[in-house]
Amino acid sequence: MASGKLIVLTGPSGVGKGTLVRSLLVRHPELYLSVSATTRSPREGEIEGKDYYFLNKSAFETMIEQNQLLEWAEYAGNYYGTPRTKVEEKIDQGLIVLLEIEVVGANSIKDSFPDALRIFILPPSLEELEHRLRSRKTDTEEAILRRLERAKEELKVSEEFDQRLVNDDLEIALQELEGAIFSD
Ligand SMILES: Nc1ncnc2c1ncn2[C@@H]1O[C@H](COP(=O)(O)OP(=O)(O)OP(=O)(O)O)[C@@H](O)[C@H]1O
Ligand SMILES: Nc1nc2c(ncn2[C@@H]2O[C@H](COP(=O)(O)O)[C@@H](O)[C@H]2O)c(=O)[nH]1
Repeated sequence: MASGKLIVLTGPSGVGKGTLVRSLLVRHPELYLSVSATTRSPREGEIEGKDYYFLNKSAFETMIEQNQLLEWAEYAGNYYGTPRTKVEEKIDQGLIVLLEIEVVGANSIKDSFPDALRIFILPPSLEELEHRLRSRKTDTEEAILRRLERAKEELKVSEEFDQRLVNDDLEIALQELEGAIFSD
């Protein structure tokens, strides 16, 4: 049977991963985006099973214990993780599967999926990252500062990833991403 591939998009919160992925899916509806599980509370407008599977801490810990997650990490006081079954199923069906996840989990994917292509998205600057986090208006001041602190640590390890691209001009970043995903 044909075997697909796993593409991992990572980078600091607010860099534009979700924005890039949404545009990619419009242009390439054949791509499959994995839906993560999280213990974070839903934001306004977020839909269960579409944006995330929203779980309580105990349900998430059961998934960890039962090895149901391909990777997971703690981020800003909550758990986030990739349910394993669907990803493996779609790759076996020959599809290109996208994960949009934070940096620790993205790094750990190389152990379970050594062939995954791990792409780190960089902001043009820390100032622009802060501006994007603020203009999104989804997080409290405390959450924004927490995410910015974490971003400084995350940016230090960007060179450990297979590819890096700067999301400055969205269209240029999208074209670079398409090049990385559809090469070979
Ligand atoms: N190239 C760009 N130029 C200017 N603004 C951008 C660009 N890409 C994304 N943005 C804006 O930056 C904000 C953050 O983007 P987005 O929510 O996609 O980030 P993210 O990396 O997915 O964050 P998180 O990891 O928290 O989900 C949004 O308001 C989005 O519209
Ligand atoms: N390691 C994982 N990180 C994930 C996963 N799903 C999302 N994320 C990342 O968490 C942060 C915060 O997300 P937010 O929705 O609260 O803004 C962000 O960087 C996401 O990319 C996952 O399954 N595993």
